[in-house]
Amino acid sequence: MRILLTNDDGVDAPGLAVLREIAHVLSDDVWVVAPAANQSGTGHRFTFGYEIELDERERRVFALDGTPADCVVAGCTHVLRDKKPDLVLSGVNRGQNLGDILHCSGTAAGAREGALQGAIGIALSQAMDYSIGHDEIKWDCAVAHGVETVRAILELKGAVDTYFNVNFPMCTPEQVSGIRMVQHQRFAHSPFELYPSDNAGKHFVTILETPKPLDPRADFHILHEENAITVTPLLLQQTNLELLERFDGRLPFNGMARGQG
Ligand SMILES: Nc1nc2c(ncn2[C@@H]2O[C@H](COP(=O)(O)O)[C@@H](O)[C@H]2O)c(=O)[nH]1
Repeated sequence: MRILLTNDDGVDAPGLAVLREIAHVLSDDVWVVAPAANQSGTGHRFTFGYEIELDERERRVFALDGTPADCVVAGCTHVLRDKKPDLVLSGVNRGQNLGDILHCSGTAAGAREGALQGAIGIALSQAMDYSIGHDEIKWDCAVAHGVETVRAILELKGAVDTYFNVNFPMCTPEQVSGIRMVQHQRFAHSPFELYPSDNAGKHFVTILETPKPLDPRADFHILHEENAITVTPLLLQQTNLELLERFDGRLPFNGMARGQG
């Protein structure tokens, strides 16, 4: 099985080293194309209109001065053009990626682009307490359970048009209660907000802390309250097919151009 690895914390990030350990248990055909610098929060952005440089750091390890989505495109259509990857793993992210926050996640975008390129795409994030900062993160659960979790997803049959978002809990590996397939937490309002900096007229975009109550069936609750590894199957097809079917794809139309009749 050919595996392409990427992330959004950057090619030198500790989480990518964890991911390489996981991938090398699964296969000996492992390649890395990862951003040269931190791209956290870039979502599925591509670097259109600017030259990007691909730098071969070591055998089968490349750094790209672009986004995670750029990296997966570079991996699938350039570095591995002779034989595209069967599996794209993105992460292991420094911090959880849950709920509607997923829309800004570069880690999720790496997996999503992998699925769009025809591979199985899996994003993996290691939960941490964001209030105490990135230096306190422990990778134990991702290290201990990463291989088993990816293998469990690879065993799923019929997961078409789908990519996966995996989060490892902050507990010890021994405390992990299981691998749970869950829905992502929808918020009543966007978790993103602008807040003023100390400099007049300047602001920051920030992520609001998680509104309560949490849906007991969703990723936030099951990861943090039940110490489970969460796996969320996400569709590439973003159309509300139920609504489309309900209205038979037709909207009222009287045929009169504006100003006529
Ligand atoms: N303060 C919080 N920050 C969060 C939370 N969930 C995610 N994040 C941040 O967003 C990025 C987006 O993901 P990435 O895959 O692009 O890195 C993530 O790394 C965190 O920095 C949260 O619940 N609270």
